[in-house]
Amino acid sequence: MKTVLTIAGSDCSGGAGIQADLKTIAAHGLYGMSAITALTAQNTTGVYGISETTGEFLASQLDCIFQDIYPDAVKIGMVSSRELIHVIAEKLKEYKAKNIVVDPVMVSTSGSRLLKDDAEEALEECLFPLADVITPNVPEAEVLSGIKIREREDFCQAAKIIAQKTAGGILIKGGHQIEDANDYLYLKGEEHWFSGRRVNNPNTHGTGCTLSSAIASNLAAGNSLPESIRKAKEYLTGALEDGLNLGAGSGPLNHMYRLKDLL
Ligand SMILES: Nc1ncnc2c1ncn2[C@@H]1O[C@H](COP(=O)(O)OP(=O)(O)O)[C@@H](O)[C@H]1O
Ligand SMILES: Cc1ncc(COP(=O)(O)O)c(N)n1
Repeated sequence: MKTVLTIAGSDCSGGAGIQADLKTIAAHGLYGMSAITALTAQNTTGVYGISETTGEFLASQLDCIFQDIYPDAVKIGMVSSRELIHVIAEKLKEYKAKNIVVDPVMVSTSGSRLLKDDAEEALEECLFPLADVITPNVPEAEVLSGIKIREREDFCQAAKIIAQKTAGGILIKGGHQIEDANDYLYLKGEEHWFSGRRVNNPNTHGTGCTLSSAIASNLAAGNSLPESIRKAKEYLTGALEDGLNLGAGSGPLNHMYRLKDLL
């Protein structure tokens, strides 16, 4: 069985972070493992607390995983501090990790900052060079490139600037656009657009986590990067279209929508 590791924060309400990743990996029929960077106290209405793990303990989790069940792909989500980013980069190099998806989580859907100021630079310097693909949303791509993204051409221009930091692909997600949900991949000088059906559902807690772990799952299964993104987007759109409505705020997706017939 193919295996996928997620290195991310825990969302106790189950909609984003580690919990969304493990549900996504399981829904793809793969074996999921997790190294937790932080506990968060959050729900659909907001993030109310963050308790980070130590660098030493994160290193220990990664040693346990890589020395026993080697992952076929690795997804990295919320890593809020410089120290933890350095630990991850060192361990990924030490164990020659492959199929690395970096989701540069900066701000939650509910508006809370999930990355300390000094960590942004470390993310770009230490993790981007190791990534097979990085998956910023539009606001994150604006921060990383320093330009505003409004028109189609802006996606390309921003990606080219971010590409100076990585040899992998740059997937700029269009979920924050008003009219459509098209995502843009810049990969080794080539452009790919992935057109998405915009779903009229305000419950989008965890869409970014779900997409990146679905991409990692598809890479682990042996798909090319563009094919992995196409399949991941199809999975995500279905989970959103299912119309689950939990909690008082922006609710989670239904990861098990393809299994409904079993019940
Ligand atoms: N309302 C929506 N309808 C369809 N797809 C969406 C919608 N909102 C987000 N997406 C898709 O979800 C994925 C994650 O995008 P986005 O929400 O922009 O990321 P993040 O959670 O990091 O902010 C992308 O593939 C995006 O196109
Ligand atoms: C632990 C954790 N990781 C990531 C996110 C971002 O997810 P989203 O932007 O979909 O709220 C989150 N809210 N919590």
